[in-house]
Amino acid sequence: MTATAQIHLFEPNPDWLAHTLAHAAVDLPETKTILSDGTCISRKAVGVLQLTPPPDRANPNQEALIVSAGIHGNETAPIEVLNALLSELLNGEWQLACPLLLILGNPPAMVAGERFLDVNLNRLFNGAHGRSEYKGLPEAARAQFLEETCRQFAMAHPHALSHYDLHTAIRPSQREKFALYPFVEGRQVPEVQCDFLLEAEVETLLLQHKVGTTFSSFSSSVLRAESFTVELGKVHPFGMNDLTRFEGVKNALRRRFCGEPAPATQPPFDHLTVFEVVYEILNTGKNFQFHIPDDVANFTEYAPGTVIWEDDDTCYKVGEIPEAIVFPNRDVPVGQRVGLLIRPR
Ligand SMILES: O=C(O)CCC(=O)N[C@@H](CCC(=O)O)C(=O)O
Ligand SMILES: [Zn+2]
Repeated sequence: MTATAQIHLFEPNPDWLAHTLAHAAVDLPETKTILSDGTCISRKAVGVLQLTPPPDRANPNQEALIVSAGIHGNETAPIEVLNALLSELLNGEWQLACPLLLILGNPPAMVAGERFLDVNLNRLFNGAHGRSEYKGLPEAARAQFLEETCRQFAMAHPHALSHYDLHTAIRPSQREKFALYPFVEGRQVPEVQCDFLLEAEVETLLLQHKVGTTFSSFSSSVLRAESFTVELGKVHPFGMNDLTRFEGVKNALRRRFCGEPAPATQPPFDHLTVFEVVYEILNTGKNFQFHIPDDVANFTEYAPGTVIWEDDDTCYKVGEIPEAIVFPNRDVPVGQRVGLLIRPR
């Protein structure tokens, strides 16, 4: 069964990742294949697969899932994890219980080993791809396509929808794995999602303070999904990842794909530490100076009074309570995020 499916979908490449890299710049028509157990796999575009279990199969968790990786092309470990999970399914190692959309976000950037080519794909969602400055850019077209594909998936599957957008970070981190929960007015993180993060060995959660233009902000605001950006470690090139560090998320995702019940939380992953974003540092372009060193780790804390950034008009100092930095990156265009300042909740 499985060899036929593999050949039909990814021919002449050995697997989904190889196919995606080999066809990164190509527009392929939608193609479908049915596994011998009745699961339908539709390749909606290069790097985008919609998987539908046969209609008579139970979906015990009554859910639909979107799982994305490679929104940043150089964040390879989560891409390798999704590719390995799909290969297991195609090899008949387990059966799919729930509708699933698997996405490798930016194939041309994956080939180049870069975060992005023209513009950061993860700043183009929630309609930002339509701004005039992004007109004609392939990343804008990809964001629009991904939004539309997710919208159709959400409409076709009126189950509880979750979206996990998997990333790895540029800097080292005092907390290796952490998730960001996009801001939606009045929303609280469901307990079942906290337990899933712990199951995936993600022990830290950051609550965003405003709606953004990330993929997870789009899926939570527009599709009303329970969405998370999940940071799983540090950026490394393909083949250079220690995949043993990603077993937690791999096992947890496989459990959801199979429709198995959630296990009880277990030490040492039994406690989620929650932070909230208190301030988003933007490159103002007005002689903007960022006073955090380039090599500082995520979650490094700064004492009250520390000057974090300044420009012609503003000098931002940490207030009375210490603040920690996440995603420091001075190398971003004017108007974009240079870092997040956070505090424990
Ligand atoms: O390490 C970094 O500086 C960036 C890692 C990364 O790509 N993070 C995401 C977070 C998205 C979110 O805020 O939900 C990003 O910057 O796009
Ligand atoms: Zn990323």
